[in-house]
Amino acid sequence: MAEEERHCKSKRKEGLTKHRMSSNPVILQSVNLTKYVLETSVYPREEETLKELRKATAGHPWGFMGAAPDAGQLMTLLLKLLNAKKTIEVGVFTGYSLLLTALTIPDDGKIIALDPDREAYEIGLPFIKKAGVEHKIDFIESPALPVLDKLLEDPSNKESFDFAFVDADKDNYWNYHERLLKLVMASLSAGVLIEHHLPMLY
Ligand SMILES: C[S@@+](CC[C@H](N)C(=O)[O-])C[C@H]1O[C@@H](n2cnc3c(N)ncnc32)[C@H](O)[C@@H]1O
Repeated sequence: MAEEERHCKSKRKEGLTKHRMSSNPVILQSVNLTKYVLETSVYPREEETLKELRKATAGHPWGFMGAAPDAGQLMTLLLKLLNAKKTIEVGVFTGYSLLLTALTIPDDGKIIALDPDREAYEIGLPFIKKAGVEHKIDFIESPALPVLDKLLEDPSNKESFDFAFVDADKDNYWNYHERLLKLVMASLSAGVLIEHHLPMLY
């Protein structure tokens, strides 16, 4: 199957998964309760450029793929607890999780961000620039696997990342898992690997 075709197939699958997620709340089993939590706790804490990026993404035909702000705030908490400085993200889309990571890590922190879809990244880029965090981001327009393999060829990259976030094509999660485990620090207190929506595989 051609790479582009595979990419589209993965996007359609992503869409179905997210649609199921949004119509079937998993943790809070009530739409009204979810709305209440978002309005009283999550949105008031959401940084302004993140809010703007989320609203710009809502107009995109695949806008539902954007990371949810409540999940984002949990991720911010983990990044802070770890004092994460060097991170890697697989699956950027318009960059909600990327921007929140860039806002959270220190000024000299670095994020390697991998996605074959530059067009979507460019929707979020003005908000990344407005937030003044573009210098922390190395966006690589590519499917993630070859880049992860390339990173692993250099021994200095092994166990050098504090944090990895995967939110991409589910068929490759095991491949990402194997490689990222080698790139993220071995100690549980030093490194975290998060695989978004992993349970939806089963
Ligand atoms: C659910 S979206 C990511 C959402 C994003 N984390 C956010 O905060 O809005 C999934 C992304 O995975 C990307 N993707 C699909 N196949 C990929 C691959 N092989 N390598 C890297 N990214 C891929 C898609 O282009 C899409 O942008």
